[in-house]
Amino acid sequence: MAFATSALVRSLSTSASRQAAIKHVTVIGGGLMGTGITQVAAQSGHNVTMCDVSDDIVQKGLARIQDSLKRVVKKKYKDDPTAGQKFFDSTMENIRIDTNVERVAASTDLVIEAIIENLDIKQKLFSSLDKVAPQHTIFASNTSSLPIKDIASTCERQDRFGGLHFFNPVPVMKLVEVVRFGATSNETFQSLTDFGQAVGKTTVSCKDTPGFIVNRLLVPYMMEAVRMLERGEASARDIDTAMKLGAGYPMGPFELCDYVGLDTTKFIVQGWHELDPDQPLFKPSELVNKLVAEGKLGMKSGEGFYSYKK
Ligand SMILES: C[C@H](O)CC(=O)SCCNC(=O)CCNC(=O)[C@H](O)C(C)(C)COP(=O)(O)OP(=O)(O)OC[C@H]1O[C@@H](n2cnc3c(N)ncnc32)[C@H](O)[C@@H]1OP(=O)(O)O
Ligand SMILES: NC(=O)c1ccc[n+]([C@@H]2O[C@H](COP(=O)([O-])OP(=O)(O)OC[C@H]3O[C@@H](n4cnc5c(N)ncnc54)[C@H](O)[C@@H]3O)[C@@H](O)[C@H]2O)c1
Repeated sequence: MAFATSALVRSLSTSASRQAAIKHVTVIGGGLMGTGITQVAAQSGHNVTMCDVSDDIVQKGLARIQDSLKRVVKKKYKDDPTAGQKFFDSTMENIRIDTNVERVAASTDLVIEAIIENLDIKQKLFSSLDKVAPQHTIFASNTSSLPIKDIASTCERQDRFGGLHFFNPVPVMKLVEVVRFGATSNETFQSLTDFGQAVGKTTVSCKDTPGFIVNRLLVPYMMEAVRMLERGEASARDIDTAMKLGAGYPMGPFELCDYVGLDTTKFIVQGWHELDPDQPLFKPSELVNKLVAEGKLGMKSGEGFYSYKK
């Protein structure tokens, strides 16, 4: 028993010292995912700087965080509005916004990238950050589908690179996939796992395979629903109703495509198709490509398979 207790204390203090190392987090991308990751990191006491390409975007991102945080406060502090206001204020005090990623990364412990799902752009970003970030800084990508190994390939710090895959909406979804590739060190993997747990999520680990666990199963399902629609077998509304009421999913596949973003869905499928052109599950959809070309990206643009215009 004494051994078990001292082992527990040792393991807690090791874990605490690893977590203590990650005090300042830089989140790059102030869109759907970047705002959610910023929020949960700030809620759990980290100092976070959220970066994007323009003032307008980071300001809009900040407003989205405030709206989402109000929902969390309403639920968590329904009987104690004073404590709720304190939680709201202290969380917002932990957040900074910026448009100069190099400046921010020069003094950060962890960079989490949540920008557009494009390998070239992600590689360029990390390559420039690698030159300015301190030695100890860990880099992580929130990519949905791209190999972490490829994103890391332009960086020297291969051992301090991994995947941290959050789910949308980040404040609500309880999972983070922690992804390691061949070069990711055990310390980095452990720090990323500790960080995922420190922000209140359950972590699962996964090798660097296309789509990790969730998307490798979920995206082919969503695309199969789109192919059913394209074949004229059922309407989007009926397929959604069927999967919600018949399979117990909180959203039907078309609602989920709109929620994730049709651009992101398209990039995921396109990337996998290029890796494995003979795999029918990864076949791109003309309908999704058409909607994206028309600027119908789902909820975030006001229209996708459904219209969200008020
Ligand atoms: C592609 C990527 O790589 C990977 C992915 O992310 S795949 C996508 C994964 N996500 C999913 O599958 C989401 C599926 N959908 C759902 O779970 C639910 O529809 C949903 C949680 C989004 C919304 O739930 P729903 O009951 O329809 O709506 P709503 O009542 O507004 O929200 C439920 C609760 O979540 C809270 N909530 C919803 N969105 C929120 C947000 N952005 N911030 C804070 N709280 C939020 C609400 O306040 C509400 O709290 P309550 O239960 O105390 O009232
Ligand atoms: N949407 C989802 O459900 C979901 C879930 C998990 C993971 N992801 C992944 O997270 C990432 C972001 O997805 P999202 O849905 O938040 O996209 P989004 O389109 O909502 O936001 C992306 C943001 O990145 C910004 N950006 C683009 N290039 C940049 C750069 N060089 N520097 C700084 N900011 C830049 C854009 O201005 C935009 O605000 C993608 O890799 C996506 O695959 C998405």
